[in-house]
Parts: sequence; C-alpha cells; structure tokens
Amino acid sequence: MRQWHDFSISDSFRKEVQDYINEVEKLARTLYKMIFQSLGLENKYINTDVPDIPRTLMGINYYPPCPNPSLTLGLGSHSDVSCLTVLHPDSEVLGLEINHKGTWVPVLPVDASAFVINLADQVEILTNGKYRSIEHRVLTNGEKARMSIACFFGPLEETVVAPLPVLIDGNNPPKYRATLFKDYNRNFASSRLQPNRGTLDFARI
Ligand SMILES: O=C(O)CCC(=O)C(=O)O
Ligand SMILES: [Fe+2]
Repeated sequence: MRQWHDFSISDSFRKEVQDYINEVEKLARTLYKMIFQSLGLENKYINTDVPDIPRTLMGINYYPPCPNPSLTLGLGSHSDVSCLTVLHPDSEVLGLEINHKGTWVPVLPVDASAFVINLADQVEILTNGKYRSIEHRVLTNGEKARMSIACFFGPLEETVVAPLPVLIDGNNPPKYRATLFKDYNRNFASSRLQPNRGTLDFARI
C-alpha cells in the first residue's frame, strides 16, 4: 500500500498546476473586467479605480462518500470571500447547490470541462450590491467520492475594499463600509463558514 510519503510534488505536477492557474487567471481577469463593463463603467476607470485581483488561492476539495448523505453536508452553506471563484466542479459526482431566493438549486455542469463561476463578497461590496455574492453548499454522495478544484481570485491583503464612488449617489447610498481585505479575510477565517452570506455582515452598514 502506498504511504503518504510516497506522494512527492513532482516537477510535472508542479507544471500542470502552474499551467492550469495561468489559464484560469486569464479567464478570471477577463470576467472580472466584464462585470464592471456591464455596469457601464469605462475601461479607463476600471483599470485605475477597481482593485486588481493579483492574489490566487487554489484549493482541491475532496468529499469522501458518505453512508447517509441526509445527515451531513460536504461543505456548509457560505459565500466565497474574495472577488471571483473559478470552480472546476466534478461533472460526474454532483453535489453543488446554490441558494436561489430561498430554494436550494443543483448546479448541473453543461459538460465535463465546464467551469462554474461564483461571484464573491468583494464584488458585492465594490458594486454596492448591484451584483450579489452567491450562497452555495455541497451535498455528500452515498456512493462516490467527489472532487473539485476551486481557484479564488482576490485583492492584496493591504487593499481597502469599498463601494466604488461612481456607483454611489443620493438614490444609492453605500451599503458597505470600507474594509481592509486582510481584516475581512481574518474575520472569515475565524468565523468559519456562515450561511445566508453571513460573512458580508462584517462590512454591512
Ligand atoms: O466543491 C464544490 O463544488 C464547491 C467548493 C466551494 O464552494 C469552495 O471551495 O469554496
Ligand atoms: Fe465556496
């Protein structure tokens, strides 16, 4: 039987991960820009005033089979903390659900190579709630293990995130205060997963 120390991080594994992250980062940057373009913001403003997303965190989630899926979740309900998540879901073993107006709806990948894109908390703050971060959770499967690869794209720790001034006026007062991303992140880590997009409470006015 193979032991844990038989699994080294080989050069080929390192390269695969690096190539994957490079490609997914290009996609994330394109989508991130399109989010703000869709709100009518000019490219010049986006390039100078919207915080950059240079920070990538990649996580491989492994959900072992569970003898009684009704008793537990694979991952409790939460919204992602950063700006945007590019998720490579397991197209064979389903389980991801989003909360759509109070109803849990399964996310069905259109094919084996399709990504799921989650808008995360910092985009909700920047757009002053025009785009909302999505609450999601993962069910367990009775027979098969599930795997997913999540890449989270966000600002630097020292970046202050606040609703973009251009989206604020008399009819649209700020719904969120300015927070240092480091503090937001620390609050997320110490409060663990929270339902109802509860991590946003940290910045909500
Ligand atoms: O496994 C999944 O499909 C979702 C994972 C997830 O929500 C996360 O890593 O934040
Ligand atoms: Fe998530």
